[in-house]
Amino acid sequence: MPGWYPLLLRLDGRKCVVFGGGAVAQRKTGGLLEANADVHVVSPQITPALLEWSRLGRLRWSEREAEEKDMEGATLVFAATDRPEVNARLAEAAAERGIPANVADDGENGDFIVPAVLRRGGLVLTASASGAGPALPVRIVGELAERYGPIYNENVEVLRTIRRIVKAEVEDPAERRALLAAAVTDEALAEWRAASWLHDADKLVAALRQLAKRSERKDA
Ligand SMILES: C[C@@]1(CC(=O)O)C2=NC(=C\c3[nH]c(c(CCC(=O)O)c3CC(=O)O)Cc3[nH]c(c(CC(=O)O)c3CCC(=O)O)/C=C3\N/C(=C\2)[C@@H](CCC(=O)O)[C@]3(C)CC(=O)O)/[C@H]1CCC(=O)O
Ligand SMILES: NC(=O)c1ccc[n+]([C@@H]2O[C@H](COP(=O)([O-])OP(=O)(O)OC[C@H]3O[C@@H](n4cnc5c(N)ncnc54)[C@H](O)[C@@H]3O)[C@@H](O)[C@H]2O)c1
Repeated sequence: MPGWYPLLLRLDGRKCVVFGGGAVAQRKTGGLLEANADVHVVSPQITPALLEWSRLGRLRWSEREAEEKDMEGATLVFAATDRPEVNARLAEAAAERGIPANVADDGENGDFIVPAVLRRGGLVLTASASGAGPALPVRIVGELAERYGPIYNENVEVLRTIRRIVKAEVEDPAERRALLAAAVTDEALAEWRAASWLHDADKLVAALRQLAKRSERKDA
């Protein structure tokens, strides 16, 4: 099994080429658009949803078969046609150009695979079976969606503010770590959502110290 390395890739405005226009191409394109990528779809036929995105100017569509020159300047390539030999040739051409390729019909031989994803604002939860297939990751992400509901959409921005203040106000690294850990319990997150005084550094640090003390007591 390959040694897959998980990461979050910045794709804003970067060219990503999707070869093929079926269900798989549509799903990969949807994920790329969520990441604000500059998506170029190359396929003689595309699904109604892809056509709609094309009409809305959310992607570029070349209505023809794949050509190697389509990948010039691309950050990622998705070989998602229904012809394995075409996908394999495209992956090879991408490799010659040093562009990582995802291969729809032979995922484990591509340079990267796409995990199942749940987005809650800036919180990104993913699961993968390292190419063994999507069934288990999709089940797990479904369970995470129930545990981490839409209320989590709001948390990441708040935590960014809290971290900035804690970094500025608290020097001791161990205390910082304890305060930031105390800031992300469900109890704390609910408090931040209700609080209008988060930017008041003194008040925030005092509240965090109290939360940290409480969780210390619970652990004892
Ligand atoms: C998570 C998700 C992300 C996404 O695609 O965005 C994803 N597949 C999803 C859906 C899906 N995939 C398949 C079906 C049909 C039902 C079934 O067979 O189960 C459905 C359902 C549907 O289509 O509705 C079949 C399938 N998948 C792959 C192959 C080829 C092969 O085995 O290599 C075949 C057989 C094709 C054939 O029979 O020829 C390959 C891959 N699919 C992966 C990811 C990567 C491994 C993930 C991992 O192991 O962690 C990997 C290796 C490469 C990649 O695609 O990156 C997305 C779920 C989105 C969601 O619902 O949330
Ligand atoms: N990775 C995954 O998640 C996953 C899931 C299901 C299936 N698959 C595999 O991916 C393949 C594609 O699945 P699909 O459901 O999207 O298929 P599909 O048949 O719906 O779509 C195939 C698309 O490829 C286009 N195409 C064909 N030849 C082309 C060429 N030379 N250049 C550019 N485009 C070309 C067709 O016009 C069509 O739009 C399947 O054959 C299957 O092996 C992968």
